[in-house]
Amino acid sequence: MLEVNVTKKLGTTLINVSFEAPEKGITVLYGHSGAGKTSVINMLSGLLKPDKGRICLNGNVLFDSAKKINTPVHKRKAGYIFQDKRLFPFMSVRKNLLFGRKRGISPKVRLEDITALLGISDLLDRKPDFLSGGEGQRIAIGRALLAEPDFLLMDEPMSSLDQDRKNELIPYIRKIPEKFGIPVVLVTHAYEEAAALADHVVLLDGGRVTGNGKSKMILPRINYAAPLSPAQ
Ligand SMILES: Nc1ncnc2c1ncn2[C@@H]1O[C@H](COP(=O)(O)OP(=O)(O)OP(=O)(O)O)[C@@H](O)[C@H]1O
Repeated sequence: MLEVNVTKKLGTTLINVSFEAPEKGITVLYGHSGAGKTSVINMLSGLLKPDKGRICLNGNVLFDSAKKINTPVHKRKAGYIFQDKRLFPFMSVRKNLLFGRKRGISPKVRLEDITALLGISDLLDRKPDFLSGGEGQRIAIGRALLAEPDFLLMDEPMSSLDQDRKNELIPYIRKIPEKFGIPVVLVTHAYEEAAALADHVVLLDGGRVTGNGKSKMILPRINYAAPLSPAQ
């Protein structure tokens, strides 16, 4: 179980978010631009410190202002996938993938298993400049998984891809929670992405939670009660 109860003042915006999400499956944080999605995911990773509150993953307290606990970023064991793939251009795909490996610890996740899972076995000797956007994001996901995270955070991972590349990436993201037994928290403002990926949805609006539950309960409400503009 992921338990989040945080407040954070950012300029004139107050983020005041409280929700629980299951430890299994993909939880989508969904909302308009400016709703607070990235701020929340940054508080989960430790990149942004809440003013007050508590964040707990499977009984492991990551942040608790009352108890003065603030687990540093590198100890939270979060895998982070950004909008752009952020690979090292001068390194081969293989070196990029192995970059986050902890030395001296025998790995539980094997490179071959990751490359097979993500369909990137034939790309290992290429440089990132010679990959499609979708391939690049799969490498970024592989790199995060090889670091053996306790949870995976994805901030608009498909926003820079065209529709065909999005459709290509979706099945790979869907496989992650089951294969690795880790929760995935994914930010999007695109309804189709939420519909294709979410097991659980947290609706955000103006820094607050306006809905939280299984995707089949929440997604119909997005369609009718809180549509995003067609341009989004
Ligand atoms: N460092 C900051 N200083 C002041 N205001 C900030 C800061 N960071 C974020 N904000 C404001 O907080 C609000 C939430 O921002 P956030 O980036 O979390 O929203 P979002 O839902 O991820 O939006 P988007 O989909 O556009 O990325 C916005 O109004 C933003 O302008």
